[in-house]
Amino acid sequence: MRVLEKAPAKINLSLDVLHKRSDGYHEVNMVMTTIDLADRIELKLLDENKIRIISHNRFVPDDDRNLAYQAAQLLKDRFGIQKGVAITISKCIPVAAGLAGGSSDAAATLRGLNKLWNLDLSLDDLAKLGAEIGSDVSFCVYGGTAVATGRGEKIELIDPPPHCWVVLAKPDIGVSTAEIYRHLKINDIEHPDVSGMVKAIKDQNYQEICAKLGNVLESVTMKMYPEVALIKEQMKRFGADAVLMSGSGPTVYGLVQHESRLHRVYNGLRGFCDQVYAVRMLGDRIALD
Ligand SMILES: C[C@](O)(CO)[C@H](O)COP(=O)(O)OP(=O)(O)OC[C@H]1O[C@@H](n2ccc(N)nc2=O)[C@H](O)[C@@H]1O
Ligand SMILES: Nc1ncnc2c1ncn2[C@@H]1O[C@H](COP(=O)(O)OP(=O)(O)OP(=O)(O)O)[C@@H](O)[C@H]1O
Repeated sequence: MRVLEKAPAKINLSLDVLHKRSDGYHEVNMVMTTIDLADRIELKLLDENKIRIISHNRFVPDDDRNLAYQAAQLLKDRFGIQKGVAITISKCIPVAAGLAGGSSDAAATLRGLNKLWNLDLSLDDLAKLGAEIGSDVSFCVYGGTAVATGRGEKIELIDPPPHCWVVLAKPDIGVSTAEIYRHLKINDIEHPDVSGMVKAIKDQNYQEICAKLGNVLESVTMKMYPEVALIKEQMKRFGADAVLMSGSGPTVYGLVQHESRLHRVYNGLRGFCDQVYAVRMLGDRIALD
């Protein structure tokens, strides 16, 4: 028996940090949404009681460092499962990019094993388990569009934003999320208008969504990696409606409403950057079928 799951990437439309917590994490207030750029996860029952990761991407670990492995191990431990699984990850989301690729693989593994091992857990149960793996995993369990608080694991699902295109450009560097949070100066933060973003989405007001894009980690990553600022400038110059770095970076995305302009932005960026994608905003939550 086998189960296939799609693992979509996320972008942060708004990312604010409120304070540093005593457990070392940062209290965040963010709006996230899934986009139509996804890894594919295939889960197959194994005869032996083992977790095997198969991936042909050299940046993706094939052992217990893999977040999909950790998701399977967590379910095995928590529910005393004596079965094995082969997890094949077909990677399309760039690695260490600020797009939650590993987190989404873990979330898809939780959803898929729930079916393969007949666990009968709800998305809420899976999201709670996901938080034990990483801060972005809970959101990725639901997908769609959400306000995330706490360290990112408290999820309030909201309506999707209006349809538009998202052009993504990833400079040829990987960024450590922990390092970016470490360099954030809490007292120097210019807070984005997160509730304004939520209202703009509720009103389906595309112009206002563009106006409210903001990410407090952007200036931190840009200072360390000037190529991020360069790509942002180029994306604006080629005509994206609004441009922001996602998560801790280094991927920069631009929102584009009209398809006629999409090609100019996409082709323009291709001259600067190897990894450029043009996808649709997804925004709708994932169903447990
Ligand atoms: C930047 C974002 O991607 C925005 O969506 C997330 O905040 C990061 O989510 P993530 O990659 O799933 O993060 P985790 O794997 O939980 O944590 C990685 C490291 O980032 C830092 N971290 C993460 C989340 C958070 N709210 N505060 C933090 O300070 C911690 O040093 C942590 O050790
Ligand atoms: N399934 C996976 N896919 C990709 N990377 C993984 C996976 N599992 C573990 N990793 C490790 O996690 C690191 C971060 O990769 P990932 O692509 O998840 O980062 P990210 O997109 O910046 O995440 P986030 O936006 O949640 O901070 C990689 O360098 C890799 O070693």
